[in-house]
Amino acid sequence: MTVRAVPVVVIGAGPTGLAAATLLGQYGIETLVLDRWESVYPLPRAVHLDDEIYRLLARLGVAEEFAAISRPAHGLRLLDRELRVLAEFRRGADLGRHGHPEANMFDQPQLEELLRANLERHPSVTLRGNVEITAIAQSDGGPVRVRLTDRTTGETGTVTAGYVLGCDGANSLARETIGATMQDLAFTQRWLVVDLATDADLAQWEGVHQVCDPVRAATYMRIGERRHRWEFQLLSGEHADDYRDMTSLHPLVRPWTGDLHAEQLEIVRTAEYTFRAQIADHWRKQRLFLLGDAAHLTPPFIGQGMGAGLRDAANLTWKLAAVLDGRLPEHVLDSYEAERKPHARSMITLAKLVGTAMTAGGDTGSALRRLLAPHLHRLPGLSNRILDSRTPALHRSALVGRGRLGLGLAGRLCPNAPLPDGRRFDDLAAGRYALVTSAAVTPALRSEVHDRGGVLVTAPPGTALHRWLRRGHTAAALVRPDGTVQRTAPDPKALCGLLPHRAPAGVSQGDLCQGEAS
Ligand SMILES: O=C(O)/C=C/c1cccc(O)c1
Repeated sequence: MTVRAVPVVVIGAGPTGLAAATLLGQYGIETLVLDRWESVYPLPRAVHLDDEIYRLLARLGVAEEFAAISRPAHGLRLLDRELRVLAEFRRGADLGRHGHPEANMFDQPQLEELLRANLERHPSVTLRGNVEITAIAQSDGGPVRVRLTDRTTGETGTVTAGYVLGCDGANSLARETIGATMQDLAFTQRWLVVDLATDADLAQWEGVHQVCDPVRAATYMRIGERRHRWEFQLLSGEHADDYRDMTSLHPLVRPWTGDLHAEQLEIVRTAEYTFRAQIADHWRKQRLFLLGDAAHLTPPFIGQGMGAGLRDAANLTWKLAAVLDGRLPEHVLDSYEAERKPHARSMITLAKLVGTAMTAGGDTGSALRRLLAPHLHRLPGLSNRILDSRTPALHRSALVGRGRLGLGLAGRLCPNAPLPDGRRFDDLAAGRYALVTSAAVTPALRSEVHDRGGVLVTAPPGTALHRWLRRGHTAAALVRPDGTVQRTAPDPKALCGLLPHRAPAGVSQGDLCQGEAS
């Protein structure tokens, strides 16, 4: 097998790997994606993404296609075992802070199909399926060598890569290679996941139903025109095999399917999952990075598993592109783990909290839930994520700076706000650095931002961005290509110098992957 050397190899063509490869393709970085399967893995898995992730899908170029295969959901309800509402957290279907509905249901294989089709628009990216990665090796400072075997012909070969992104899932070889271990965050539960299809109208509230029941907690949500997802906590001694047909499943789903006969319900998939909370102790060694399930695993109770991997991809790829182009120094790549790990950990903690609220405490727990549910919005973390659907700010790093008054807007996403000309912020920023300011702008500042490959976004009074800056007690914000605020300042001129320079002549991605292919 003859294989060439490439600047970046992405291992794994799930949503994380496909997102990473698409973003690298948008920067024109030559990228090889390697996957075990020839085509999309057909079984349903993730079913929900939020408006931050929808915004990222728009950046990938698939917002319209995603709208056609998804349905906005109304939010999250905590219910007691009689399905009485204990608490409700509404999500807007209108275009909020990020310009998209706040909760969206979909079928993962359909999303992967459209991400794969979209990848073909990027000539610098090649996707190669049906290959088994057998070894990954890196010597100090040198390129990474990826050994692979064609699963059909048995032919073997080696790819030499400047950087490798390990998007290779929970049983990651990339993780093993860098000697990382998963830290257990103390949550393990066995659940039955059931996907059914029906032409009948179940006439249920179209959001996520979380049944709090220490005996058998459950989740229900409609995920498509005909498709519905249930999850049931398995009792000790029970297995998915006990629920392979509609006769055994019917008693579980009847609270939602009511008078429907078993014949009106078609089983798409039943599977047993062990929900875990884990995070890798380190996410990088030299030129090899971990992303997605290779770096973190979360219970699904706030629907944030897949989104975490896409956030990883968005965080790392623009930095990698800038390093490969010589616009940023290599050490900024350490900011990937510094920023993403605490964020992933805090989302996992929140998922655990919801899971525990659903399952803990016996009858006393149920009584407590009834008492406490109306006050849940007062819990820190819950109030941000569950109530107003914001995720935490990124921690301080080489690329998230602290201003005089603390972090302020830094580390938060700039809203994808409407602009006076009818476009939105992301249309204008388009994957570049943006300097957003409500202060007066000189032609010299404008041309310096432009010369450095960035875009200047003015925020006149009365606009959403003006209000956002004012709430953040600042007049200027430097927004990174992934939409995160790097730093704020009262004077935009103070931020301009932080924009990376264009690549100096002679420095190119090729310099980082000199090595022979075999
Ligand atoms: O908080 C939300 O809007 C959605 C939560 C969610 C989504 C999917 C699956 C879940 O168990 C929860």
